[in-house]
Order: sequence, then C-alpha cells, then structure tokens
Amino acid sequence: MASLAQRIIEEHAVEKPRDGLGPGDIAVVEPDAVLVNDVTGLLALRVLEETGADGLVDCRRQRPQVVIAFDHYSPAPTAATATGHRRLRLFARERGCTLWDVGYGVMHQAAVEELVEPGWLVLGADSHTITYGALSVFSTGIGSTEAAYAMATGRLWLRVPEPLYVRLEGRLPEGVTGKDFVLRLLGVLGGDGAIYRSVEFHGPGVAALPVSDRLTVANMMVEAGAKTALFPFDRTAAEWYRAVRGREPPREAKRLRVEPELGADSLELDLGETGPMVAEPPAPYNVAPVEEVEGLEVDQVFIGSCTNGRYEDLEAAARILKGRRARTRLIVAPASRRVYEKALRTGLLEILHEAGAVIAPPGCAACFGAHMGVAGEGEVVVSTSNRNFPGRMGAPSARVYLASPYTAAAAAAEGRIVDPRGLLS
Ligand SMILES: CC(C)[C@H](C(=O)O)[C@@H](O)C(=O)O
Ligand code: SF4
Repeated sequence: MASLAQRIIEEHAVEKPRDGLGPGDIAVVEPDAVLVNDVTGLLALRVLEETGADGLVDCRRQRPQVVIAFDHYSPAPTAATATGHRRLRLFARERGCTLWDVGYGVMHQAAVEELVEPGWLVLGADSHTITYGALSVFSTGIGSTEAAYAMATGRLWLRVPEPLYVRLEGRLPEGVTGKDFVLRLLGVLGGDGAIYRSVEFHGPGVAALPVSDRLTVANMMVEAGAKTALFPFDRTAAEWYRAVRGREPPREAKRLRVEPELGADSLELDLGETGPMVAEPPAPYNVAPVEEVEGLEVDQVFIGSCTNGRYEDLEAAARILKGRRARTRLIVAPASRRVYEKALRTGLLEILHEAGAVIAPPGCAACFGAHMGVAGEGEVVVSTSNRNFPGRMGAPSARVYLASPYTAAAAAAEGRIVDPRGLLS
C-alpha cells in the first residue's frame, strides 16, 4: 500500500503526473485549511499586497478554511506587535477569515481541538503545523509566501515525500511520556535524519500511546526535518475524538491506516525501553538520559507550548508539584483557552499556583523567547517546548534543556535536574 501521506495528497490533488503519483512526484493540491499566525500572517499579508493578489482572498468560500491566529505575541508585548495584530484583525474581518484572537491559545492546539479532521490536508505558515499528523492529517509547515499563494488561489504544489516507517512496540513506563520518546527518536535520527520524509508510525505500540503523546511526537518530528508525521486513525484516536469533539469521528477515518510496503525504510523502537530524557543545548536532537545531567542547577522552568502545554501535561506537572514548592521561577502556560478552562475547573491551576507557578495566558508564551518569561544571560532553563537553539528563549548565553512535563516539574521542585520518577506520588 502507498504511504498514508501519498494517499492523502492523492485525494487532494487537482494536477498530478498522468502515469500516477509516487514519491518524488509533484502534485498541485487543494488544501482543506490554510493557517497563519501573528508572525507569518503579517509577512503573507505583505506579499499579498505587494503582488496585488490580496483582492483574491475571500475566506467566505468553503475551501480552504483560512485561519489567522494570534499566539506568538499574545497579549501583544509591544506597540509594534499590537499594530501588527490590528492590521491582521482588520484583514480577517474584511475577508471573513476565522480569527483566533489574543488569548485563544497556540494555533496548533486550537486546530486539533476544533478545526482539523482526519484525512484532511492542512498547510500552515508555522513549522509545527506538522502536529496534526497525530490525527491522521497530512499537515505541514509552509513559508509565508506560499501561504499567501494558497490563501489567494486555494492551491499549492507539494512533492510527495518518501516514507520513513517507525514500528512501535510495548508501552511507555510510568513517569515517562511521549516527550521522552520523541527525544530518544530525535537522538536516533539527528537533525536531518527525516528530511522531507513522511514519518509514519505503526505497530502494536501505537494503540497504547495516548493521543496527547502522539501530538507531542508528531510535533517534534520537524526537528529531524520531516515533511509530515502521521499516526493511523485507530480506536485510541477515535476515543479521543469523541471525548474532545463530542461527536462520532467521520466514518471514512477508519481507512487512514499505516501499512508499510515490504522493503520500505523502517525503524523499530520499544516504547517500554524509554526513560526520562533531556535535549541539551544547542539542539533538540542533542539528547541524553536525564541521569547524565542530574544535579544541574536550574533558574527557570517553563511548562507549556504546542509540544507540551496540554491538559495531560499540566496534570503530569501537578502530580509532581502537589504539596511542594518550586525552588525555581516556574511559568505555566496552558496551550489553549480550552486547556486553561479545564485546568481551572479541575483545580490543576490551583495546585500549580500553590506550588509557586506564574500562570501565563494561553499562547506560545516563553517558548518563542518574545515575552512571558525570557531567560537572562547565563541562566539555565528547563522547558517542555521543542527548541533550544542559542537565543531561543532570550539571552544567547542562556542554556535551555528540553524535557517532559514530569522532568520539568521535578526540576522546579528540586531546583536542579533530577529523575522525576523519584518524586511521583
Ligand atoms: C514564528 C514561526 C514561523 C516559528 C515556526 O515556524 O516554527 C515558531 O513558531 C517557532 O516555533 O520557531
Ligand atoms: S508554542 Fe513555540 S513551537 Fe509552538 S508555535 Fe508557538 S513558538 Fe512555535
């Protein structure tokens, strides 16, 4: 069977080679949705205005759905970013585009909660658009110019990626999460081991991997260069869909399976052999087991982002922090308004607040290094986000360690990096 990525591209293709589509071939597709944020949306708007194509954008058309989301600078930290919001807000109103204004949350979290459907093809001017592959969506990051083109014409070209299959066995041990697993996988792949590939997960371990973990795994595959990262739409995904969307998943979602062809490139990993991991600076694939950095003193902990700002992540952090007091600065940013609301209702925010956390509004917050917890020179940060390049979270000399919400919460509780399994209640 062809890769899942190829099948989804094929279903959305309006132009393709006469003799059929295969890896490496180019197809012109009609995406179901195009998303931009408050960084890339402005760049796309500039391209539209400069080319005179802005008159073509009419979001009232059924397809593609166009979403403009304010997440990187939310609420606006400067007059310039507020003015940028204002321009995009006016544009969205004028053209009838969906606007996720200040406080709505990280675009990717809102998209999986309420926008994307299994089997869709989604283009987003943000590299972590890849996250939706956890729900069997072919989703990929595009540039702002491409986003402008797709907004104006409803089309874009795509090259069909070569698949890279990952067969999962076993299940994650207690206190170990999808984040630890994806860091381990990044250690295997490096920063370029999946360039322009469709990473497709299959095997008996998939069923035991909750969707919240699948989202984390798909999210970070872009750090190995992947074009897209897909999970099958199985029973676990269907249950998640019912719980989150409050309705039955589309019937045809069942056909979104991952079935590697014989001889295709494949990796095999046992989830059960994963332990707590960190990514040391300067890159997400520079990984090590937590014991190798145990004892390192920490100044700030950030729990949030499209990688690990979900309810399950806050719940994991609260398991560690309940009844404890953070010895570092601790910033918690729920990934979306919906996550925030649920954590408020169930008392998670209270637990985290009592542990000394500053609760930031839903959005990218400290992840992007723009506001809400920028790190100072020489500081050590443990973060549940996905990138730790120099300068990513503030000062170039700040050192960012990426970790799971358990490990991040444990670092806050102890003031240094420790194995979180010793603190689980
Ligand atoms: C601002 C945006 C273009 C960027 C991305 O594409 O990923 C950001 O979200 C990031 O995480 O670095
Ligand atoms: S949370 Fe971080 S990684 Fe995700 S979109 Fe925002 S800045 Fe990018």
